[in-house]
Amino acid sequence: MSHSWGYGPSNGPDKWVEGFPIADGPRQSPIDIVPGQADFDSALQALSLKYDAATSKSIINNGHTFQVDFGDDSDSSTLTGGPISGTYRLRQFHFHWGGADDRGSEHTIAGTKYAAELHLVHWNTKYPSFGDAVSQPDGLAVVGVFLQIGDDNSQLQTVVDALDAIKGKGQQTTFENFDPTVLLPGSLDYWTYLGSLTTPPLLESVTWIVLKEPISVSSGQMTKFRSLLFTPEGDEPSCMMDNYRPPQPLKDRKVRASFQ
Ligand SMILES: O=C(O)Cc1ccc(OCc2ccccc2)cc1
Ligand SMILES: [Zn+2]
Repeated sequence: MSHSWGYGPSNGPDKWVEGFPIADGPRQSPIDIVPGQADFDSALQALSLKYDAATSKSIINNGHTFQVDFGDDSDSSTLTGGPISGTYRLRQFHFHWGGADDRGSEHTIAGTKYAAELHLVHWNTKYPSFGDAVSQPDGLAVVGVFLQIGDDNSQLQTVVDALDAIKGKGQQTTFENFDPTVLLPGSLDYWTYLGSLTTPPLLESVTWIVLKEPISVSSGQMTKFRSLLFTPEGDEPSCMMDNYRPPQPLKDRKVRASFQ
């Protein structure tokens, strides 16, 4: 792809296959999750998410989303249990959202779209680094959390308040002492399946763990997400919204449920 990928008519999800042929691969993400077709697996363990607020470092606008990066040189913030074996370290979290409250999530539930989706990205410590893990079939585990329009989410407000400082692509600022546990819903019931990054390079290295229970976000908070720019300050401004990939073919995969 001569120009860089994005979410517009000329460089969006339908065009990614030109630069990244794996876009048509056997285990692409996201998918539409149909609860009635998911298999309850009693062998699935409970998720164990243990995060240390001291590992949060910075928040950045990378031109595709905004992302909070974590220090990952020790096992301070980890994911264990669930469908995975071993220990995965938290690397970053980011969101995908729509241009209106009726769309924005990447995974859908029997066709239902949520307003946004949070991705908590973890990498398998059997590999030396995130960069090594990202190309391995068991390299990453991403916890997906749906955001449903409702009351203001006071826990999310800390993140929302930081967005003014990173309006343009490439801007970042410190973002310390944040424990992402506060962004999790009450229930950790989940669906799980083998998939991929949902952005280029679309590597098929992700064990997806999608929580059944959404968290709330208000319409006003979503408006602030949409005030970010895909473009650097000074360029013709393009508001950051609809930065989601639509569901991809399930192909030869089963979705398992941790709950009945
Ligand atoms: O959460 C998702 O959308 C999946 C996802 C997970 C990790 C990710 O990292 C970006 C990245 C990929 C390869 C190399 C460097 C950075 C990009 C997407
Ligand atoms: Zn994502």
